[in-house]
Amino acid sequence: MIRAASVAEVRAAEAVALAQLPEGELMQRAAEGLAGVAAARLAERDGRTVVALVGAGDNGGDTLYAAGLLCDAGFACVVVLLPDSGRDGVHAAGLRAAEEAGASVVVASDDPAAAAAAVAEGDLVLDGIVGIGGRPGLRPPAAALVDAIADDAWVVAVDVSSGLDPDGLDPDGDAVWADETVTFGVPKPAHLLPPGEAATGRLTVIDIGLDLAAVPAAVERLIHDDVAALWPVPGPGDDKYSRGVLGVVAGGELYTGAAVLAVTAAVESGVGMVRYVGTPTPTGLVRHAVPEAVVGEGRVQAWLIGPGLDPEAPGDEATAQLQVARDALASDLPVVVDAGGLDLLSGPRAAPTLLTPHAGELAGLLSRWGSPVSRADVEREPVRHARSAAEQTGATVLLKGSTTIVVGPAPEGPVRSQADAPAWLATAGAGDVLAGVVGMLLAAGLAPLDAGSLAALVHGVAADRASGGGPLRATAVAGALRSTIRDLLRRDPT
Ligand SMILES: NC(=O)C1=CN([C@@H]2O[C@H](COP(=O)(O)OP(=O)(O)OC[C@H]3O[C@@H](n4cnc5c(N)ncnc54)[C@H](OP(=O)(O)O)[C@@H]3O)[C@@H](O)[C@H]2O)[C@@H](O)CC1
Ligand SMILES: Nc1ncnc2c1ncn2[C@@H]1O[C@H](COP(=O)(O)OP(=O)(O)O)[C@@H](O)[C@H]1O
Repeated sequence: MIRAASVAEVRAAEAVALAQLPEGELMQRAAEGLAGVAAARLAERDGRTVVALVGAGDNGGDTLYAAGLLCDAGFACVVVLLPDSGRDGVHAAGLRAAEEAGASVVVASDDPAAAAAAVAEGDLVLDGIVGIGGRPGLRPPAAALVDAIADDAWVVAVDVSSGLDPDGLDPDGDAVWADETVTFGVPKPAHLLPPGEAATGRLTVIDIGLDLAAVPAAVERLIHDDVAALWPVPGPGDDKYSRGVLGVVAGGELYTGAAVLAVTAAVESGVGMVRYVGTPTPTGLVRHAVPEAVVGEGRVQAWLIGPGLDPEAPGDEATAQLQVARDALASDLPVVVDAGGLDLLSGPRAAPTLLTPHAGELAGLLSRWGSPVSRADVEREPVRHARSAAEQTGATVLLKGSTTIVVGPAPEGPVRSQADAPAWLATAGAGDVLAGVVGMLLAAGLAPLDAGSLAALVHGVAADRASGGGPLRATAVAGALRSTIRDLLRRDPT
């Protein structure tokens, strides 16, 4: 698992290390790690010229020392100082080290045009404008210099792309768009959350000796090696019931395919049994497409309600189906609530509950529960709105998107963030497949946070494999689940 720590936690760990180590040691370690990565990228790209954009804080200090080390290694280095106060505004010892090693220095406020021209020459640009002390957004002089970076330069953000909120919550303002971020000690939330993740590029973590063992994660991301540890693998004593029976209330006379996709995904991902409850047309389709599914009510370990379900559907059969969904919500069993099922949720449940909305559905849910927001609001601040829904409903919320976010109802709990899928997965029915996988995991006994994030990971990897870089249909994602899970389970994490 990748874990990101909040700025406050990193500062606290840094304070402990600073008290124990000789002065300047942490910064030296950071600069050496940074310079090592930069030198490797320059070698890979046959680059010669390094431009270091340097701000007023310690982030600029790291960058100045790294520039000095890169000069020592034989690269041509230009240091561009951003503070209005020029030389006096930056880390003095770092500047001395860079100059002694042979870096040339340009003070941006003295000659903005010369500074921009120098920036344009960099094969590799170090963004040392601000790090974890930065406020969101780039000030105009910094933005002008960032604009001057050549399109083919390799941009390395030092610790965090300047302009991002390091804690990943405030989406406002422009940021440096890095090809790579070299961060110190531990990832920061901005690296794993939208919109910061896209501006982070490849993430490289440098160990600078901070003691982070007891630091709680603000953001977590499951990786491929976590699947074997979490996935419910049957043992010799298992039977189909002990593995978990999933009740699926999905589909209707309007949206028939959702039922087939959700049931198929549950079966393909290894459920013990599915009991499907639907109206006549989707029932016929499920019988045909998934002969393994058992039609009708019975004892289950968890419910999935909602894919393709129309809460306003007329007729006795639809009314009976909706009643099963309502009974599931009123039960003490774990429930995954997706799509149309979200409209049926009228109050908090005591049993484990996982809501799986996309941004539009989350906006609708929050608005119905008394916090009117738009889809655009949710897309702008996904974590904030997912947390708000989790707090209000007492459920775990999985918010679908290019990065899928999963949060539990406790406000201090970590955010799980998964970004495993290609954009080809943005296709009708893909959410129904995800719902089937999540349901299977809940029926097998996983807690909602693990079930949601593990399903998002496996769904994303299956989509990637089924796509192979080209178009994708949801049926193909469901079809890729079995081999994806098999291969992930075969990985040896040691
Ligand atoms: N933590 C660790 O373990 C270690 C940390 N280390 C390093 O220290 C870094 C943190 O250094 P830091 O605390 O000095 O803050 P930093 O990021 O340089 O920014 C503060 C300065 O930026 C300015 N400023 C703010 N916003 C701005 C904006 N939008 N646009 C422009 N300017 C802006 C602000 O000036 P002000 O606006 O307040 O006048 C202030 O001067 C960290 O990221 C890592 O690289 C390593 O050395 C070793 C281990
Ligand atoms: N740009 C994207 N990149 C990767 N995955 C995406 C992107 N957009 C959506 N997805 C994923 O595709 C699925 C779409 O689900 P959803 O919108 O519920 O579709 P449907 O309701 O038609 O089944 C979700 O798993 C979501 O995380």
